[in-house]
Amino acid sequence: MNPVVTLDDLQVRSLGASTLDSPLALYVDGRETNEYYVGETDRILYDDTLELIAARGVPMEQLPTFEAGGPRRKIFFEPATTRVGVVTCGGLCPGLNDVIRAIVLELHTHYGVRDVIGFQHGYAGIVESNGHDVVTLTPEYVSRINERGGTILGSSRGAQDPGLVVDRLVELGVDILMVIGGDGSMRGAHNIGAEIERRGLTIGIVGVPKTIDNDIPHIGQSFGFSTAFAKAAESIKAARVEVEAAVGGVAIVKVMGRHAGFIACYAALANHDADFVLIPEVRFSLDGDNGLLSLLGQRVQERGSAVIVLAEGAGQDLIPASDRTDASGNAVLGDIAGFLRDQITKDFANRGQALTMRYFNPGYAIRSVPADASDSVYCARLAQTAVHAAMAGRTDMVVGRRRHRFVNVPIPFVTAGSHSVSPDGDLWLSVLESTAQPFSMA
Ligand SMILES: Nc1ncnc2c1ncn2[C@@H]1O[C@H](COP(=O)(O)OP(=O)(O)OP(=O)(O)O)[C@@H](O)[C@H]1O
Ligand SMILES: O=P(O)(O)OC[C@H]1O[C@](O)(CO)[C@@H](O)[C@@H]1O
Repeated sequence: MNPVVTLDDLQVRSLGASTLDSPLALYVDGRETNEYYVGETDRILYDDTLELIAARGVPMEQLPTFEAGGPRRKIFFEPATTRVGVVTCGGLCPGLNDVIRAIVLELHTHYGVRDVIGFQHGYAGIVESNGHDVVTLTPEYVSRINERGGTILGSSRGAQDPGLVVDRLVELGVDILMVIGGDGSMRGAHNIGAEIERRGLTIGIVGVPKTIDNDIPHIGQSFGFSTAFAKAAESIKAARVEVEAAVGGVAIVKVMGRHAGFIACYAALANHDADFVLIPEVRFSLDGDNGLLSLLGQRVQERGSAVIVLAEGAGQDLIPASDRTDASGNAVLGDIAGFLRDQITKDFANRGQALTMRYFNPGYAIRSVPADASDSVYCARLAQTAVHAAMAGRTDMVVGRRRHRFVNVPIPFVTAGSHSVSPDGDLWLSVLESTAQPFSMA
């Protein structure tokens, strides 16, 4: 297997040849190298799952291969004259401010880029007619923002015309747009990139993927997820305390997770206080011997109490589908927690079993906290990787960490599918299989 691959193999778009000397030496895996496109690639990273992959008949050539993240010996943008814009879009997530801070500091300290601006309230803030001022991001301005949750730039959902976004980037002289957002934001970034290409402009678009749901494929664990599930575990612990003090105590702890139950699963595993974990990936029924109601009744009878951890997207097939969408077109989920509370209350009453119902909905409290120490470091490293890629002229890509390696991933890979909990524990294959026709972007 040849670890050296070309940019074409990696499918990372570049704005043009990098010709300027970088202020940083190029190191890949700790050794200096002259190769631009050195591949410690995902083909290599998949080595230890090769047998499994072969068993499923996935040819090696079809496995994704990504460019190693890191500084390049030659860069595309002249630091002294480069203007960088930063925007945060979608729902909050621990670590957004860490990423903003590290982008500014990396640009300033290692590349000498002095001109960094922030757009307020997502893509809406780029389009001038929405009336949001831009913010000048200096090292002083961002120095302690990591201590606060949320994003100092604000965020938003809702469609913006890519043509108007590009008009404003041109008007402001932005050379690189760094987008911190989820899958929707990355679809938006790809469209903006396409409009830039159509006009023949050299504006780079580089993303740092964000989601507390941890459901973006090919990037490894998303930043803030670890902080989020640790915070969720606190609510589960509180629920345990409440139900144990009550007669017939049952608690439902609802956590976020539209399509993926990672927060629910990891928070439940963190300290074993949960009796039932309901996630979108696993269907469950209410009735019958193996239905939730019967099992819950038995559990409370045997142990005196029970805690249910509920991902918001679980059990949607049990309730009428909502036809509502949010401003970005994401489906608004039905109220599974309210439905379960009603059903459990009725069922316990029918059987004459004592019940004290407690309901915890910590969703916003979980995602609005600052990143913990481990996530903070991760955010900083992702941001640095994104800056290296952007200064080298890469575009239409996001950064990720696959099995301890930082990589540059073309946006279409992360928007083509989603990453979800594999109930069989077959994580690698679930990532592969969830990606819709996948590994060639031709
Ligand atoms: N399919 C799409 N094409 C273009 N732009 C999109 C698309 N989907 C979403 N966007 C834009 O990206 C921004 C954020 O999208 P969205 O609200 O879906 O959040 P997200 O980035 O997916 O984050 P979260 O994980 O919190 O939902 C919005 O301004 C939205 O209009
Ligand atoms: O209330 P908001 O801001 O629309 O966000 C809610 C959604 O955002 C997420 O946190 C991320 O997609 C989901 O888990 C959740 O459903």
